[in-house]
Amino acid sequence: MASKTYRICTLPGDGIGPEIIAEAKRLLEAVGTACDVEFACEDQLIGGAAIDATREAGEDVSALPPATLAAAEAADAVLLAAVGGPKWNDTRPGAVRPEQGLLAIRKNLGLYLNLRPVRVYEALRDASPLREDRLDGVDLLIVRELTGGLYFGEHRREHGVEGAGVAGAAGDKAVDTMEYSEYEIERVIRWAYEAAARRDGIVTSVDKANVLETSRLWREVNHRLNEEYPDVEGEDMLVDNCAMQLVANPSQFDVLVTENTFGDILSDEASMLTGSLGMLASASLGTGTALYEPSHGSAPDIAGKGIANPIAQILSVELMLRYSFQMDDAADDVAGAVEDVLNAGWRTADLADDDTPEDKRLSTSQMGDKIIAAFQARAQARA
Ligand SMILES: NC(=O)C1=CN([C@@H]2O[C@H](COP(=O)(O)OP(=O)(O)OC[C@H]3O[C@@H](n4cnc5c(N)ncnc54)[C@H](O)[C@@H]3O)[C@@H](O)[C@H]2O)C=CC1
Ligand SMILES: CC(C)CC(=O)C(=O)O
Ligand SMILES: [Mg+2]
Repeated sequence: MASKTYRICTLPGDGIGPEIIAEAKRLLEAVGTACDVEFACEDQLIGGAAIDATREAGEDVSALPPATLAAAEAADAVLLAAVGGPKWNDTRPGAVRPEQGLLAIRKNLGLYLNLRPVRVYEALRDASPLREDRLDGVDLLIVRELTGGLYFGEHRREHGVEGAGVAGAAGDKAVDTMEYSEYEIERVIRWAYEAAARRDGIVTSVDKANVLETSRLWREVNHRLNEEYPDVEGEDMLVDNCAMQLVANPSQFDVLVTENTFGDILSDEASMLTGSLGMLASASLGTGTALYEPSHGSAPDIAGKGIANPIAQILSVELMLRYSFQMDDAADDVAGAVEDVLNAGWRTADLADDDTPEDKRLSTSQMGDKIIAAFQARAQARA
């Protein structure tokens, strides 16, 4: 009998979701055995899988059924894979989309803060499309606001609007609104300053203050907080420049803080510093149960083939051990295990190139096996 039990609400979702979360669950079992802790995982439905199940059961069609939200609220942590796919790309008015489940769980759990650490692994320097010397000294933390801005504004379509069509005819008009309160901005930027004070002491606040009012408020808050943290160097950067700087000179960044949409886009871009989107984990923190998920989506193009990279999902477990359970040694061993496996030359398809030998190429579950074995070796050496 383990000394402690943690309840994990696991959300496989769609596409490659079930394949990658299976590896994370196996790793959690190994961590539990090594640390005398039980991780009681309970699968729940979200996204397209939830839409299908609720429709088949004749219930209200939902991408986040009430039972899933209740289980997430009651759990000690949530581990999510990804949602979405072409099957549910219904653009008709009122159609339920898988992504609504993701946004709803973030909002309902009060997860306003999304952390996306971007680490460059020595062994993967040649997997990045960037010139290797550009990767020297890269170690950045993207802090993304997660429950405000465009994704949570009003979304509306108007039909038959005078002059909105081609050549002055009547046509459709679409509206998405972006709103931010000072309070929503402050809690995220403050977290960034606190994190920077424990890291290299630089906060880059990314906005579009030359155009957007929400960005001008964002910038004012940044300046105010910068005065509260004299030991942290605070700067502003316009988002278009930042997108360029991330590939031209990525090592200048320490903590990069930005609003929801900019953070979504910049983090996918930054993932290529690591070599693959399949490497980027994330932690979503706030007032309710914390949620951990890869930064990528459900990758429908490779779903069901057993070739997805499970590392972003596995590193999400690392973040869970650190932030939710203060199991820093186990978290270090998970991170170290990933590094050991990459150093030994093992590669999933997204990380491989023409020089990767056939016998070093791994499927999703084989990569899971290697990381679990490396974790067990590290945990044993520590015991
Ligand atoms: N958090 C979530 O659940 C997210 C869901 N989505 C949804 O996912 C669906 C697909 O979106 P896409 O634009 O294709 O983005 P995506 O992130 O799913 O895939 C982009 C590209 O990266 C590759 N990729 C992603 N994860 C990978 C992994 N672990 N291993 C190897 N390759 C990987 C994919 O094969 C694809 O070529 C959409 O329905 C979208 O809305 C997108 C982003 C986040
Ligand atoms: C699917 C979106 C709602 C979310 C997204 O792309 C992300 O969180 O990275
Ligand atoms: Mg995204």
